[in-house]
Amino acid sequence: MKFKALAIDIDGTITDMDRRLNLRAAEKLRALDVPVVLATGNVLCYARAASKLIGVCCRIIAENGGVVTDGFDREPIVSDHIHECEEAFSFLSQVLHMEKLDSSLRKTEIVLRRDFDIDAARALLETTGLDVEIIDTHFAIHIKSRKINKGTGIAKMAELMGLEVSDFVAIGDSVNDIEMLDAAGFAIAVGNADNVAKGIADYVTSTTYGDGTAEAIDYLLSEGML
Ligand SMILES: O=C(O)COP(=O)(O)O
Ligand SMILES: [Mg+2]
Repeated sequence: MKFKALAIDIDGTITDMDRRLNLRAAEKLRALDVPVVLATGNVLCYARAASKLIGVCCRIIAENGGVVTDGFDREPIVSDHIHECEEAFSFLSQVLHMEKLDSSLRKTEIVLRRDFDIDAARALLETTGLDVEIIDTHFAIHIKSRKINKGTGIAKMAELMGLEVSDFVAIGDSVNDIEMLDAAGFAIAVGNADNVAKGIADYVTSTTYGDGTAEAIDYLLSEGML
């Protein structure tokens, strides 16, 4: 089966564990004939700059699906779930010390410094009835709406591009990629991915991080899938 687009995670999938870009993966992405969508938990301006520098500008799913844009100078579609996340943050921070990161740039969810007890925070959150979750991608801890994820993001992007979600191959590494991997027509997890991401993937690379993505692209091209 030939797919029409590729949606790919950033941290841990085209970078190493220190978030340094894998140049081989970047070159292979740039050389593809199909559109490449960057799908990330990072904020829009970060992902936009990354897509420009990689040379796959500028279809972006940012903030774990909260922000979606299909062009460099397009107004992004921004979900309005920040209020629930703020409510959760105010409740939790009465009990636990919590510090927001990059909050002036983040429009739809909250990222926290890794210096609090996540299990305690999750247990407290359960008592609120808010439709909000705390996820840890290994790169950042997010308070986010359960209604928004990279799966809803890829659905929105498919609509903007006039494609079906099943037209996409998706590649990722972590819990925040699950819904996107689940929705895509073909799902790939890089070798360093969480077991839950590997579990739903159609293909798991033998190599890790950006080398895994380079391997995945070689595989897709050799099978005539892209
Ligand atoms: O923002 C994060 O937590 C991780 O970013 P990613 O989705 O690009 O891996
Ligand atoms: Mg990742």
